[in-house]
Amino acid sequence: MNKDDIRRRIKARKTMLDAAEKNSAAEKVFSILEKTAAFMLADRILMYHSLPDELSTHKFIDRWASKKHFYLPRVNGVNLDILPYDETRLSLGSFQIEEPTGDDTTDINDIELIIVPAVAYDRQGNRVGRGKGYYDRLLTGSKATKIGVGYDFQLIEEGIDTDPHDVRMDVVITESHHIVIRRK
Ligand SMILES: Nc1nc2c(c(=O)[nH]1)N(C=O)[C@@H](CNc1ccc(C(=O)N[C@@H](CCC(=O)O)C(=O)O)cc1)CN2
Ligand SMILES: Nc1ncnc2c1ncn2[C@@H]1O[C@H](COP(=O)(O)OP(=O)(O)OP(=O)(O)O)[C@@H](O)[C@H]1O
Repeated sequence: MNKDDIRRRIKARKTMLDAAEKNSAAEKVFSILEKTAAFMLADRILMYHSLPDELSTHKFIDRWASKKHFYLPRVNGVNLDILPYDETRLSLGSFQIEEPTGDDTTDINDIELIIVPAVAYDRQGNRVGRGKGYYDRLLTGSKATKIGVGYDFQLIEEGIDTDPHDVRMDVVITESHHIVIRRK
């Protein structure tokens, strides 16, 4: 399925979610994530600070922020900078996302695990984002484990049409699916 069709379909489906469904989905997904070896073994983790239309990371970040070193992306032109998460040092950046302030940018190579947001995934680990290429560019240069999270309906069973620059996930987790992608 092509990326623009997927973006339209997922956008429509998201308008049908109520608050209880959003909460329950986030709890299920992050309770699966917490039990993965990748999460348990990682200390430096790049999270995302969720927008209202994304699987919420807020409770999960609160729960773990004192036990792991969390980082968040900050938009810098066409690229993403990576800075440590500190709940007292956030400000609204581009696209109305809360981003870290300050100048403590961190090398992406120091990150062990990346929790990736997306519009959709497929079972091969392919991913559709918001169409600006930020995560594709970031992930190209990283050896970290990449775990995509989302709602069940964000898993596209018929597959996603891919571009050469797309970077695949190692794992995809939704409420009812925990997919580990095998590399050739
Ligand atoms: N929570 C979160 N943080 C993130 C991302 C993300 O997808 N989610 N990003 C992932 O790249 C980067 C920021 N990039 C973004 C790019 C577009 C939009 C967005 O809201 N786009 C609108 C279209 C509006 C427009 O074109 O101006 C949309 O998708 O409806 C948000 C973030 C870094 N931080
Ligand atoms: N590694 C890269 N280097 C340069 N440009 C890139 C790279 N990856 C993606 N782009 C550009 O970014 C734009 C958006 O790509 P695409 O539609 O695949 O984004 P996406 O799947 O929504 O992912 P993202 O979440 O990263 O925005 C395209 O024009 C593409 O050429």
